[in-house]
Amino acid sequence: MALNGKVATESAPSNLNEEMKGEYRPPFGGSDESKVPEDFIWSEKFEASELLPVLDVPTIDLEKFMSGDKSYVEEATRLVDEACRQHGIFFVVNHGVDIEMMGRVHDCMNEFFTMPLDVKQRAKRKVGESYGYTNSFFGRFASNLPWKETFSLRCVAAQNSSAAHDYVLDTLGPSFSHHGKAYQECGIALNELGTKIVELLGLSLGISREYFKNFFEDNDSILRLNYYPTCDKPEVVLGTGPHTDPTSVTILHQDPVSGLQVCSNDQWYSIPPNPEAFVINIGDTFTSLTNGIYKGCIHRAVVNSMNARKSLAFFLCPSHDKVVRAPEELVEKSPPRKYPDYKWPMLLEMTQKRYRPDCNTLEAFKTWVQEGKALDTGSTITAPSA
Ligand SMILES: C=C1C[C@]23C[C@H]1CC[C@H]2[C@]1(C)CCC[C@@](C)(C(=O)O)[C@H]1[C@@H]3C(=O)O
Ligand SMILES: O=C(O)CCC(=O)C(=O)O
Ligand SMILES: [Fe+2]
Repeated sequence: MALNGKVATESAPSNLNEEMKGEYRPPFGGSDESKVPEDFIWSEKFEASELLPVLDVPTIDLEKFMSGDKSYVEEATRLVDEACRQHGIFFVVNHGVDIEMMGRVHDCMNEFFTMPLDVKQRAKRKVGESYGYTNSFFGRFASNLPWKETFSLRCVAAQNSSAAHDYVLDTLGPSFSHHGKAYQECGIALNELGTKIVELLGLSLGISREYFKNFFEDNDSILRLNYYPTCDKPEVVLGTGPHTDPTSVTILHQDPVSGLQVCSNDQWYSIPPNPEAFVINIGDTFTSLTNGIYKGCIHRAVVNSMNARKSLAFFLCPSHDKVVRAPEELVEKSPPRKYPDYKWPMLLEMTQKRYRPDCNTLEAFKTWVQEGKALDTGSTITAPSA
């Protein structure tokens, strides 16, 4: 199975006229609803089946873990360690996030994504930026377009930051204030959950509980709302192609419609939805923080012909001035040092402007840095040292 191919160019597709760029096209409003436009069709090597074996993923009871029960802490850290070395994904339950609040967020998502295009476009994400609304990315990628719409918001750790709410008000207007409040509340809750997750990860790696808690204390994260419309030919498209998240740790909430799939040992598996649980994925930045000990989770999302699907991802990201560098203890466990030191905006910039995130983003980033390309941007970067 080919997983590592770079799947699209970064330039705008040449077969689109200016009017089409940024517009929503069939089956999202065109005349022939049953015909999938060519630039949404993924080649056979990416063939997406809905019927796959279910991956055996550990479920961690966070309340029990936080209570400090010694034998449970040992069991939870062992399970997480095993999962993150193997495929980079696990579930958490009893996580302290109010599920009714998540329900309100999903209601807002339903309301938002079913609004007319011109309303959603008020929050249009500009090429090269990380926040706002976008559909299909056809101003950004030339082929293998994702069958989805997304709305991304900035979530900074400071409790009093109202970045998400302010953004919704500024772009969509006061009639969306309840959306802004719901997304803001959700971002704060997922930030708190993120703190518990990185404590768990610190312990499972055999370093202190505080190490990553301190590192991500002032995180500058992204809350992303994903909406996957139905498709008459779901087997030829992908909601999201195979990739690892370039971010550090992803907290994902799925609605009851299935679609998430994960690759482990070159084999694709499904991850059934459980709205009571959160899915935790390791991303590239956490892989570099562990010197490669924890694997970035290779995943994708398929769509179906019956039900539109929603998911919500909180991408935990370091603050923009933090240097991403694995601690010596972890380098000693798995020498030599494998990644250059960098700041998150460098990797973000590469994925927004120069490289489409796929299963190979971190290696591409390493090469990009080693070739000195990253130096053009003015950010600090240093070569890896053993
Ligand atoms: C910083 C980010 C870029 C993406 C959103 C967040 C974290 C995950 C990235 C993404 C989801 C990886 C798959 C491809 C992508 C283009 C997408 O399908 O949305 C990526 C996001 C993006 O670049 O907008
Ligand atoms: O929708 C999903 O289940 C996965 C979404 C995803 O991978 C992403 O937003 O990065
Ligand atoms: Fe992802």
